[in-house]
Amino acid sequence: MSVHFRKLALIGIGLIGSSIALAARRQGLVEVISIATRKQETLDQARDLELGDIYTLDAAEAVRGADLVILCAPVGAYEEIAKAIAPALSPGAIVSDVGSVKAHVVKVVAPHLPDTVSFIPGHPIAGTEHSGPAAGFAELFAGRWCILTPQPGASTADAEKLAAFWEGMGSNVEIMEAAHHDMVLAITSHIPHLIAYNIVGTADDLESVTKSEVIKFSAGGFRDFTRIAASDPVMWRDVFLTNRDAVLEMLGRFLGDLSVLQKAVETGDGPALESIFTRTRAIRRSIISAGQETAAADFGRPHEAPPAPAIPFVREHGGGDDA
Ligand SMILES: NC(=O)c1ccc[n+]([C@@H]2O[C@H](COP(=O)([O-])OP(=O)(O)OC[C@H]3O[C@@H](n4cnc5c(N)ncnc54)[C@H](O)[C@@H]3O)[C@@H](O)[C@H]2O)c1
Ligand SMILES: O=C(O)C(=O)C[C@]1(C(=O)O)C=C[C@@H](O)C=C1
Repeated sequence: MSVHFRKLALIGIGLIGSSIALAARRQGLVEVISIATRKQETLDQARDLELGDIYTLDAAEAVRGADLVILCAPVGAYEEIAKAIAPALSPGAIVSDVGSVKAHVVKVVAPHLPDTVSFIPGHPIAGTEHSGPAAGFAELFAGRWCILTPQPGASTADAEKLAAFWEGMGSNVEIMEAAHHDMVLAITSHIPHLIAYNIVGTADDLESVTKSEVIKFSAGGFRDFTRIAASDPVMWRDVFLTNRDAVLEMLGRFLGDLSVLQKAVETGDGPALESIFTRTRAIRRSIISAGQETAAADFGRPHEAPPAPAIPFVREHGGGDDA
């Protein structure tokens, strides 16, 4: 399906917003890109990077006349943004987002939207630990999943059009219920981030191991944790505040399994340890053979099996400065 939007409005222009701007422009999916953000400094940065055509601090002004609006701010800001843009939305527009949680987004955004628009929340399962407008790159979504959660009132044609937009940027699209999305992402993304934040904090607190030893010897597994633990604090604060139930459910299971491992270590139960590690190795191998491991996730490091992107993207750089 060929897809073309007349005016794309991006509310928030950090890693994800700027990557959409670059990818949509490069793939010819939009005519005009209007960008709204909260701070003048970020807006100026976006203008210097030539990410769009219209720049404003007024989200309502940005969405006026837009046929596609994508919220790209931390989810904690969504309700305020939804209230601000609602009166200015054009009838027939598609309103979407990229937030890492979905049920909360539906709960705080849907009540404010007029029923003349199609509300189709989304979530690209792609990112890095960098943030801000300079961190974006056009290839971020290539070969990665984007989950869409169309809401009642959104037409099938609009859902297909939004899916084609993401496919145009190289993504594979899956439709899902918002609550199910939150369960899946709690275990595949939110808990791993919580673990990374925790282990790096624990290492930093150790008295018997010096900070320089932590830095010096963190070439392997710990280094991977430090990358994840460098992710944006505001974005992740909002994820844990807004996906509380699913995170607590998965955290309970995780802690139960961790205590099984603790017991096996305590009792020197070799067969139990080996059996668990054999099972997890097989999972890693099946992820690799399914082509889920991408260059974006392993930024700048060799990786085993890069998937063939849906479109021939070339990765050019490894993310800008955090903003
Ligand atoms: N970083 C990732 O790996 C990743 C991946 C997928 C989805 N997401 C989701 O994408 C969204 C954006 O994340 P990001 O990584 O691009 O963050 P980011 O920090 O790089 O950018 C967020 C942007 O939102 C702006 N902003 C904040 N409050 C605002 C407001 N009230 N009005 C307008 N703009 C506002 C900020 O100024 C900034 O430009 C989040 O909801 C996050 O959950 C992030
Ligand atoms: O690769 C990373 O840096 C990410 O953390 C990306 C990641 C993830 O957990 O996979 C982070 C948050 C998102 O909502 C989607 C993707």
